[in-house]
Formats: sequence, C-alpha cells, structure tokens
Amino acid sequence: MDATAINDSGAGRTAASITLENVGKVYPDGTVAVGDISLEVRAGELAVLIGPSGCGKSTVLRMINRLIEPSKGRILIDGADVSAQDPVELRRQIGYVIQNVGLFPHQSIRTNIGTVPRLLGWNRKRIKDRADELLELVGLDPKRYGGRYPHELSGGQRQRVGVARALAADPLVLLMDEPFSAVDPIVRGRLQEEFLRLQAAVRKTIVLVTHDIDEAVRLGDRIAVLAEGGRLMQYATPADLLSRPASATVSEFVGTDRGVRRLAVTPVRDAMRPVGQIEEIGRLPTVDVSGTLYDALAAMLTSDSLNVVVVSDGKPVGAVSRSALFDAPNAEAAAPA
Ligand SMILES: Nc1ncnc2c1ncn2[C@@H]1O[C@H](COP(=O)(O)OP(=O)(O)OP(=O)(O)O)[C@@H](O)[C@H]1O
Repeated sequence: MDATAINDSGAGRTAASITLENVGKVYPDGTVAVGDISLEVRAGELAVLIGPSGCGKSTVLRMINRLIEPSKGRILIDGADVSAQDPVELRRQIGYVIQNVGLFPHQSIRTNIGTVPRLLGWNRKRIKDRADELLELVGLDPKRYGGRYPHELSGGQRQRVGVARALAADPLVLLMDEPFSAVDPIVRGRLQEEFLRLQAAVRKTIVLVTHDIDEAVRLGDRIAVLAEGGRLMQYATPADLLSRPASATVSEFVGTDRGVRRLAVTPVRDAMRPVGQIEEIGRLPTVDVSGTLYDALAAMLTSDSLNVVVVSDGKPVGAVSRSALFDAPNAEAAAPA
C-alpha cells in the first residue's frame, strides 16, 4: 500500500472520496459499536451520520482519522487504505471539528487557527495570512478577533473558529462531530446557513455527525441512518430518505412531519409546469428557479395565492400550483429507485 497516496493525490485537489468497506468495531469489553458498514462519500459531498445515542456515529467518524482502529474492514481515502498511513500524518490532512470546539484557551484565535500549519512548518507570515483569510471566510473580522482569546468570543464565534482551524491546512476531508449542537437554536440556524455557503465555496468532503434530523436534511448531500449496534439502516439523499424510508424504523426516525421537510429539499423545478397556462402572471408571487417547494409554499401563503411563478434572472420560466406541491413528492415516491 502506498503510504503517501493521500499526499500525492491531494496535489491540486480540494477533496477526496471516503470509502468504508465492511467496517466494524467491537470494543475490548465486547460492545459492538459498529456492525458492518459499507458506504462511499464522494469527493466534495457532505455525508451526515445520524441515529440514536450510542449507535456508533462518533466511532465511525473517529475510525476515519484513526483515533480508533476498526476491528474489521477497510477505510479508504481516495482509494488509499488509511491503516497504511502514519496516524499523526493522516490527522494533519483531515480537519476535525468537535462539539465544544476544543480551542486552546491560552492561545490567541490566530494561533489556534495556525496549529496544523505550524506543525507543517509553514513560516509565520504564511500562517498569519492563512489565519486571517480563514477568519474572513467564516465571517469574523481578523483585526477585531485574531488577537483575542477563546473566552473573549461567543459560543457561535468559537464554533466558527473551530471550523476555520479545521480548514487551515486545506485538508481534503473534514470530520465534524455534532459541530453545532453546543449553541442555541437561533445561532445554530445561522451557523448552518453560513456553513452551507462556506461548503459551496470550499467543497470539502465532509462527514458530519448529528442527532438532529432537520440539521441532517438541511446540510447533507446524503444521510446515513444508523441504528443500535452500528447498523446502517439507509444511506440516501435527503429527498429519498424522506420520500422512501427503507423501513419502519427509518420512517419513525425521520419523523411524521417528513412531508413538510420533504418540500424543503425538493427543487421547485420538479413541480413546475409551462408558464403559458397561467393568466395574470404579473400579479402572482414569484420564486427563484433555484428555490425549493418550501419557498414556493411560503410565497403562496404570504400572498394568499394558489399559484407561484418561477423566475430565472427575473424572467418567468414556469409556474407551480399549490396542489402540485403535494403531488410532486408522491410522484417521486412512486418513481423507481
Ligand atoms: N472505549 C469504549 N469502550 C467500550 N464501549 C465504548 C467505548 N467507546 C464507546 N463505546 C460504546 O460504543 C457504542 C457507540 O458509541 P459512540 O460514541 O460511537 O456512539 P454515538 O452514536 O456517537 O453516541 P452519541 O450520539 O451518544 O454521542 C456505545 O454503546 C458506547 O457506550
């Protein structure tokens, strides 16, 4: 096995695929934390691990960066088996964000962000420039916050610094263990929103652990639902998971209001019909073609309208009726997998 494969394949790339092949973990006391999981996270995708407490989510995450060694199976990053990599070297190439961030309390924000670049031997100017660039990227003014200490920041700001630190050496992979759960719901929503924008810009391969199905649906390109004993119940896109739960267990887990959640992940274009069939187009509310059925429903409800016009660059490209909103999920549910 080529122990430098991640380095080599990483040249000029921003993300790497992650493959789990029949991965399992039994702790020394006999606890089966992870049964037998196989799944692939494509380069640049965000996969969410979700499931009840103790179902093995963190164990899966920590096997990827070798904080925990699997009892069986293989984990590959861009095709290279992580067990052939030096663990310390490997972890420098994998960003890791945990719930309470774990910033070093006696180091400034800039120094915290520079942790891995320092280990990699970058010079001081390059580290400072990178830290400032990342602070900007996560929405914190470097002049104002760079010299502060962690206790001088709010919980949400510390969380942003945690993300900045994980991105500092431009890793191909980012592992996030309940990164937004330590902040209140309003801040969490804002952080999730910012994080989606950040991910659109950096396009890392991310594995994120959460308890929160709304967070999973909002952030995930794919969601892996785990059950006790680390069994993989389903691995699917949010839309598929909500419209075609693979079992009663998954269905129960994703919740009864999944119909509404499903609107939030279905593109408006899926329910669109030609605009010609609608009269008095100018008086109808509009929704951008990049929006979801949830956006369309919100526009209808606030203007008390049964139709909404879909626009692209301000020009009408189609229309959606209120009944079509609820037909679309059914139509997809009936479609072959
Ligand atoms: N070092 C250990 N020795 C024995 N059992 C362990 C060890 N670490 C974790 N476990 C057990 O393995 C199982 C999976 O733990 P893990 O932390 O991966 O779950 P989780 O899904 O991340 O849980 P939570 O959502 O509560 O954080 C649990 O039953 C846990 O008690």
